[in-house]
Amino acid sequence: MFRGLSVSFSFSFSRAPTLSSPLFLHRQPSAIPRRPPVRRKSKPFSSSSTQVRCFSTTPKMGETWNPKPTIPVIEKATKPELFRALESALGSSFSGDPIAPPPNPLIIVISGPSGVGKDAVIGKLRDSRGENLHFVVTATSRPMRPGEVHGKDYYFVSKEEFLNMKERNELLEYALVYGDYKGIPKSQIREFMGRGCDIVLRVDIQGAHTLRKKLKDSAVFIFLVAESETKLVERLIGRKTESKEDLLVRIATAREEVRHVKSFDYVVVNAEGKLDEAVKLVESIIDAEKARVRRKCAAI
Ligand SMILES: Nc1ncnc2c1ncn2[C@@H]1O[C@H](COP(=O)(O)OP(=O)(O)OP(=O)(O)O)[C@@H](O)[C@H]1O
Repeated sequence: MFRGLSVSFSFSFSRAPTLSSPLFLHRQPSAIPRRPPVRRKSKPFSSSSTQVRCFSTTPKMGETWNPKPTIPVIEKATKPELFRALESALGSSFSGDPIAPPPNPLIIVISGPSGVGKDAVIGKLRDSRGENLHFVVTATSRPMRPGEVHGKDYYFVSKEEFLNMKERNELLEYALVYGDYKGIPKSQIREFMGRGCDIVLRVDIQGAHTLRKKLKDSAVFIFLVAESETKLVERLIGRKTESKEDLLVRIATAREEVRHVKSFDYVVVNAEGKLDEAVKLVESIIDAEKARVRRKCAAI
């Protein structure tokens, strides 16, 4: 596309004009190029940095005469003039469309031993990411703990109700954890991914294994750990929600679970008193994963 005012035409000479040459400074009002002048013997092209060679070659016998527009002198031209001249030189106008397509919604699987701080991390993530991130509320047959809210922390259902959901194939994954069922309802994932939200799934190690088999690399798997076994035990004791028998089972299980860290994509240390740092790291992982060029779209 040619825009006469901003583009001038010039042709190959045996001697190239300098930036101060009238050819560069003069804008021809018409888009009709003039014939090049007759070749004369003159000095060879100088390599001086003040000289710019940006001409089409003169046509040879039988060739179509197709002169290329030159770019106006940068110091003298206005931004729009330069813009249009560049468009003309490239033969098409610039597009204002986004260069990168919007990222697909991401599924983030957060797992780790009991008491490591999964709920604490996810709670803060939800605060910082707002509606862009949907935490899938797990259905569970375990009794509600003090302070927990039905529909916010878990969907508390009876064992019978849970098994019906499983029969109807409504769960992406389910497991029997410490005598209670926990499962992820598929409908929530579909609904919120459809709205463009990222999805957070909170599962135990067993659940993470099942999800890895189903989702493969279409989801990001993050493993949370405490800085040491001692700190994990202190945290579990401090929560005061488990009986001594429960504590024993959870701690013994945690010992076994940390061995599975290798099957995750990332490990994040949630150190004592450093919850915010752990959340920040999880956020960085999400940001980086959303900027990935290639990722399979999760099929739920
Ligand atoms: N970085 C931290 N520093 C100190 N205390 C923490 C930290 N992170 C979490 N906690 C506390 O540790 C306890 C266990 O955390 P949380 O309930 O989030 O663990 P969880 O991994 O979700 O456990 P479970 O799988 O058994 O439900 C809670 O009392 C929580 O407030």
